[in-house]
Amino acid sequence: MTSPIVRATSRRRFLQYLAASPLFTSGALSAYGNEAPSKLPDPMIWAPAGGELIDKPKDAINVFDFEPVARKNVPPAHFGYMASGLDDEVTLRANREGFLKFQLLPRRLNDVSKIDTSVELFGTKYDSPIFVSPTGGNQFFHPDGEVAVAKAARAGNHLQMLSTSSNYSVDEVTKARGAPIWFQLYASPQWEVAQALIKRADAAGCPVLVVTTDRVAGRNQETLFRLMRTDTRECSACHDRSSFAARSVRRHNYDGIDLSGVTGSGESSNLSWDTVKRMRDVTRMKIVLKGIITPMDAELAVQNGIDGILVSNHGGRGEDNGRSTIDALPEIIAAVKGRIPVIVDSGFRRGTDAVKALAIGAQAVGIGRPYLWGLGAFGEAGVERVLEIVRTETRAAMQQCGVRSVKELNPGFVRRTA
Ligand SMILES: Cc1cc2nc3c(=O)[nH]c(=O)nc-3n(C[C@H](O)[C@H](O)[C@H](O)COP(=O)(O)O)c2cc1C
Ligand SMILES: O=C(O)C(=O)c1ccccc1
Repeated sequence: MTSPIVRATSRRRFLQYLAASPLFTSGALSAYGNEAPSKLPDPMIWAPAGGELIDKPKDAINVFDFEPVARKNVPPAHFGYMASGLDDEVTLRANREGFLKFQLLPRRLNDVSKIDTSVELFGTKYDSPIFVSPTGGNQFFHPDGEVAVAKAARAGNHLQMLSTSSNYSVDEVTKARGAPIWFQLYASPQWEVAQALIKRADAAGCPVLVVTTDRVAGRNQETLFRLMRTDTRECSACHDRSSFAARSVRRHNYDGIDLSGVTGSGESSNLSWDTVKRMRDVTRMKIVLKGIITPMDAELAVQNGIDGILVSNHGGRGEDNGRSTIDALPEIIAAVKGRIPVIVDSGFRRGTDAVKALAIGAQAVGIGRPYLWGLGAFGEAGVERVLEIVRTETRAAMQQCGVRSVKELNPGFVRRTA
């Protein structure tokens, strides 16, 4: 373990390094400006740097320790794809800063020597309320990609969601996880493609279809685009140039569909409540809408027979100048009134972050980038350690609050200050 003095020194050195780096001087990461972070340290400059990089997963003190190691290992454009928010990255920062508005109200003198951190979602029990949010292209970070993530999720019995844009197929990942996974759907603008993917997920035994609703336009991922300028590799092996829909269908081994004429990118601008109704008609899988961020849409989801909501702003990658998900959560919980489960992601890094959301009323909490840092840093072992850290912190935060199960958490354990 590094001493606090070494950490402080290395952090100062890293700040100096960043200030001098082309990242700052070229205006990349512009939202962070050339000044020291305000309230919360930026995730990119929180962990020790340089000589203090951890060299094995077990040395990590928190999940941020994996980020600079991933940054060192992963080619710049691939790192930029992961780290990027969009535009000024206001939503990205809001996700972390949002947690500061909520304070814990712990209760004392409850025996918490034995606690149960498990949750049940649609009849399946998971040992932890932390789930793996879907992220595309995990081989950009490690050759074992989503299979490594699945094995790590299996070790802690976490729910895993698999992206439409994964590098491994839904069958391969289900096998590695050793239990059914949830399939995230990017509904292609072509209904036949969406339908083919739904059938594929159904056949792979996925109990839940997670329909992503918050990516309907192109986006300006500035951090990605700037890091691409420093990354001159010929990258066609990682970036299959065929259409998004064709890639997705091929990846999940669906060979029963004619792909000629299938074009377009992942953004389906034509996605509507009608599309979701059509999905409802062709599958028995539960449908969870990912990207709901207002109580109005939460109410519409219930009215449209949706089975669950994943409150998300896509980790600050949907639209800029949005609010944090922890900010949106109380209104959404109030609108849903327990009629369907509500789960949440975006910006969760600490056990206390998770406990705040669980107390407000979410049934589970997803993480995205932290497990990708683990993957990029050390492959499967890195993901496993990231999940272990978040699990351990969540367990400790529950104990400190005086609760013995996730069900015992309620809004009385958290206070909104702003
Ligand atoms: C590199 C990357 C790729 C992602 N790919 C997808 C995707 O394919 N489908 C999707 O619904 N969400 C995707 N997301 C969003 C995540 O599911 C999740 O909402 C987000 O990462 C949570 O925020 P966090 O990274 O701050 O934990 C992606 C996020 C990242 C960082
Ligand atoms: O980058 C993303 O956030 C994302 O959702 C995505 C979309 C298409 C392919 C891979 C990931």
